[in-house]
Amino acid sequence: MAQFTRVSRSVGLITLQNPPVNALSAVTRQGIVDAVKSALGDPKVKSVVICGQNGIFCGGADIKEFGTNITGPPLVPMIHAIEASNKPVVAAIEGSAFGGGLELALGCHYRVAHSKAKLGLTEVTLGLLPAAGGTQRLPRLIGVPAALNLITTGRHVTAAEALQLGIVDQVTDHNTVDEAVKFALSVAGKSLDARRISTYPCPRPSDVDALFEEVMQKVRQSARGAIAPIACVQAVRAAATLPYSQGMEREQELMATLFTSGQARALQYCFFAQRAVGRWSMPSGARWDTSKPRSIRKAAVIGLGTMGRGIAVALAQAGLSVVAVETQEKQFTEAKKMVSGMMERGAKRRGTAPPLDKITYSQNIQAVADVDLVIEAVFEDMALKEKVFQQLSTICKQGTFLCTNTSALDVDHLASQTRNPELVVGMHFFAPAHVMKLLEVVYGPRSSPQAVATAMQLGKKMGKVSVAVGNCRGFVGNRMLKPYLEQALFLLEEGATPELVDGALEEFGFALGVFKMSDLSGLDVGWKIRKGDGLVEPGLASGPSARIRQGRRYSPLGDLLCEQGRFGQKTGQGWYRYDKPGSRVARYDPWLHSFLEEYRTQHGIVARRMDQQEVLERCLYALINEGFRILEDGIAAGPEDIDIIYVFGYSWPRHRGGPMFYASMVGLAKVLKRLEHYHQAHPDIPYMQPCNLLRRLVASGSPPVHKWKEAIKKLRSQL
Ligand SMILES: CC(C)(COP(=O)(O)OP(=O)(O)OC[C@H]1O[C@@H](n2cnc3c(N)ncnc32)[C@H](O)[C@@H]1OP(=O)(O)O)[C@@H](O)C(=O)NCCC(=O)NCCSC(=O)/C=C/CCCCCCCCCCCCC(=O)O
Repeated sequence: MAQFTRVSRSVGLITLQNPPVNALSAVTRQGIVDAVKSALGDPKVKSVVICGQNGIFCGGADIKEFGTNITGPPLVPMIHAIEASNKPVVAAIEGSAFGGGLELALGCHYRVAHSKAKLGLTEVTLGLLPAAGGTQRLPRLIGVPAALNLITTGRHVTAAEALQLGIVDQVTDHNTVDEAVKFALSVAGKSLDARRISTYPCPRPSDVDALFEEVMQKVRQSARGAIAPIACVQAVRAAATLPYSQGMEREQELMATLFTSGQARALQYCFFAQRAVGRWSMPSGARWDTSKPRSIRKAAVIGLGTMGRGIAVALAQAGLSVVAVETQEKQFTEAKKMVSGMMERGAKRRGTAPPLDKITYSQNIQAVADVDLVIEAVFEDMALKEKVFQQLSTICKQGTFLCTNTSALDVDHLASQTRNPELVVGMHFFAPAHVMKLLEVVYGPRSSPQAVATAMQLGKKMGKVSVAVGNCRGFVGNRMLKPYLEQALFLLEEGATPELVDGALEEFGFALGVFKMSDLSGLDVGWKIRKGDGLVEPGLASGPSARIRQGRRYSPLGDLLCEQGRFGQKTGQGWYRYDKPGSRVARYDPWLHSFLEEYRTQHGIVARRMDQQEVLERCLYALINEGFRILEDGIAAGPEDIDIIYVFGYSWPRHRGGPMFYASMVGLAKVLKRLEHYHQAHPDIPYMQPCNLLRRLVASGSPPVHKWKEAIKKLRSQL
């Protein structure tokens, strides 16, 4: 709702009251319409201030209303009525003014913002465009190039930038509403002719066609198949080329297409899923709201390789005191320099001082004796990690949480090396750890709820999206990656090329296809793991048994490349060719293609033509099938956890909502049918055998993704 009061005798104060973010729900919109009517009809009111309660102006349209039958007054006429008012209306912006919230403010005649406020037309991040006049008013106010930048990216701007751009008229460090009321008193009675943005001519760039062509190209490239950024450009183009009323019609037309699109549903699902993963639960029944985290002031990082350095930087940037330990002399000296450099670059970008004094370095593990939490980030080797955990268990003060940054190893086994296994959890960071947003917090059967709550809270403090998952080989992300990678190799054996597979995946929306990604991360990483698992047999043996390991189909292609020293970008050769070691541009490699042909001949494989659909179905459905197994095993609490891990950690295109959401969009029955088809065609690939949970969900009528958790619980109780 919205409340109308009169303050300072002649100022009508309209306060949006819809916690937690004053979203513009039907009731709130009705409240604003009524309050504006009261303010305009009250002869004692000479000017009006609109603000939001609890320190936040407005989080925009109520996203929960989308996809429902929307009732109540529409936003566009409501904002027009405010702009058309003959009494000055001032927006008092505290906290956030996002999406429809900023559009409401743009309908006001003046905007006063608190210095800590953030503003943005964020609709594009939800698969929409600013359809409450934002695409037409913002370019008229700040010019086409700046408006395009804000609208196509949805980026948040600070009050200072908003002032510089001309979005707000005044920035204050004091009470925003008091300042806005003073402002409103000062402009009462003044002409509003020059204050109605919709009446401004849109500044017309000299070569409109060339400008929009260039922007459209850039946006298409970075959108990776997302349609909303493109519609945003088209809407702003309408502002630059058409009168306001026609521009508004175009804005509405474009919005109508986006509003019901699968992409908008996917992006809005991601918005809520990102928040839902914070409300974690464990199979034991422990939950986020009943488990109290301990506050961590001082942390240690053991091992200053690539991961350890990133983790140390992220901890220091979050304001913690950090003890960084590296026992090897050469790595120690190099890491100190690198960590300082990383902090200095980060601070420069943020315009702050680098927190260099937050980190103390040591070559002696005894230096961690008094820390509250340790993150072990030594080489991915169980024997080495075991030793570190045994040491930590005797060195650290009572109650210190011991975390391992492993990407696949058994967290419970490491816990068993310590005196207090309940204090041990996994914190699986993604490289570069100070940049990547995802953190898998891995609990073992003995991890205490407090240890999980503490790691989750620490992740949040470090600016991560943290997801609590159970302990199994590869946890959630890497466990699902395995069948995906395997399928890609099998496709190569059967006749595909890296270019075909990567092309299909990139068209789907991945930033990099599986082979380019593997070249980037290094082929030797997986080789080492496969060697450890006893899967690698050197040499190019022939015959069908050469492609069976441990009773199931196996492709030695990756091993064979590694035997040739082709480790990817770092060696200048992998699945592609690079101009020199370390170069990033993947080029077609004739050697690789001859190698594949020779390999097929040697193994008696006749290459067949395959299309992008088969590539997508086999790679993605194998991955999704494993996702269902993860849900079945209780390793992830719900589909949202898996989807957020994939969107934030594995560059799954956000506008496709994550693998489990995507499966629900494709239709579970179809996914099941195609898995059955591929399993029949390839009975030696167990990953293709449809998971029981998938079968049972289909049998129970394929509930929508937000009902899976409930459905899984019900299915479990029936067992
Ligand atoms: C920065 C925030 C605002 C606050 O952040 P923080 O303090 O960290 O808190 P959160 O945890 O994020 O949020 C707290 C809870 O609030 C929920 N929340 C947040 N924002 C909204 C919202 N806008 N609506 C509903 N709920 C919201 C959030 O989910 C949390 O609850 P829970 O934990 O999930 O339970 C931050 O929250 C934030 O960034 N919010 C989003 C801001 C944003 O992007 N806003 C834009 C919204 S879209 C919009 O405004 C669009 C406007 C254009 C006009 C729309 C017109 C609609 C109808 C048109 C129909 C035309 C088509 C016709 C088709 C046809 O013809 O048929």
